[in-house]
Amino acid sequence: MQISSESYGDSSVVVSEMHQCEAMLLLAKPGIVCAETLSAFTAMVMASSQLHSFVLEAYGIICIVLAATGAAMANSVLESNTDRQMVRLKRRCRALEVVGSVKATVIALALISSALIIAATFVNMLTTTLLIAAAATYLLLYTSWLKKSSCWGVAAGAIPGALPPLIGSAAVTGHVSAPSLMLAFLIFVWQLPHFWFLALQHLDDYRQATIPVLPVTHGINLTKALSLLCVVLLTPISLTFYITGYNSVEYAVVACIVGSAFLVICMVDIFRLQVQAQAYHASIAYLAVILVALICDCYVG
Ligand code: HEM
Ligand SMILES: CC(C)=CCC/C(C)=C/CC/C(C)=C/COP(=O)(O)OP(=O)(O)O
Repeated sequence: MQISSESYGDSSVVVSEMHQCEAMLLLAKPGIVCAETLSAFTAMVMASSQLHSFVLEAYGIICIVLAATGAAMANSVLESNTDRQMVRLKRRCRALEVVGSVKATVIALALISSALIIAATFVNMLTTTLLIAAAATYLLLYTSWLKKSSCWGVAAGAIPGALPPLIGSAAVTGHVSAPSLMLAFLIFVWQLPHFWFLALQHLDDYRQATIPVLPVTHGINLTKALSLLCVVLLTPISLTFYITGYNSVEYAVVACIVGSAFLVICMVDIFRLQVQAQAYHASIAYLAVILVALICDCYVG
């Protein structure tokens, strides 16, 4: 970086800064952070639609974004050795070289600490505790231990993935609401096929990095069968919001349509010899539609 700025003058400084920003963004996994934030926001809207909670909502969102970004960056540092062996993660490894492990670690810790300080000072202790639980289960239980030692590590990764709705609810109400628990359960189940579709697609990568994902340890057919089972379960789970009276029949219709569409796409993709990207992309689209439907239903209903 320094060489380029000395050799090419001021304009190259801008270029190197751009590289740093892009690299930081890659390490921070913005797609996952956005989805996590949307799931927390959905729970906030469902827990309390009163205007006076706007400030707590804002603090809650800030805490989730900071903690999830910090956790993602820390994960990128902790996993650099295995990431280096995966074709899918070439750009992330390059990003870590550009930023540097020490700087990335300092930024990650600063982001997580800021989230905890803001939560403890301006929100409440339940939110702070849940944020600590999310960061600890992601970085210690999943990243540093179970991801590399068991194919069921995905269930450990699904814990921090499912916690943001609880964090959102805790931030605006001070407690964990029933709809936030239902949403956390929906996301927990959703994550399994979401990850297995990706693992099926990048099987050679995971084998090369010796990460024991389900299709590597128990075969492709069992993975496909369990993924399909989870996708089938998603529609009844998503309907619990309607059955328990939290959401309208219009929401229930949307949940049935999007659940059926997801299932059809998965079946088409799964019965191919080699799973392609459709089921994985459909998983992201499915969750996005369900979350937006829940939010719209709360505002309209
Ligand atoms: C067990 C838990 C989970 C695992 C193992 C997992 C794994 C992954 C992986 C490996 C990717 C690919 C990232 C990349 O290509 O850089 C991904 C992408 C994604 N995941 Fe997950 N995920 C999990 C949970 C979640 C949760 C809880 C959410 C949201 C609430 C989520 C939302 C997304 C989104 C939106 C993307 C696309 C990101 C992008 O393309 O930038 N994931 N996930
Ligand atoms: C509020 C807070 C601290 C939330 C943390 C939640 C969080 C970032 C959850 C991510 C879930 C997850 C296991 C993602 C990717 O897996 P991976 O790391 O195995 O993906 P990779 O193969 O791309 O590294």
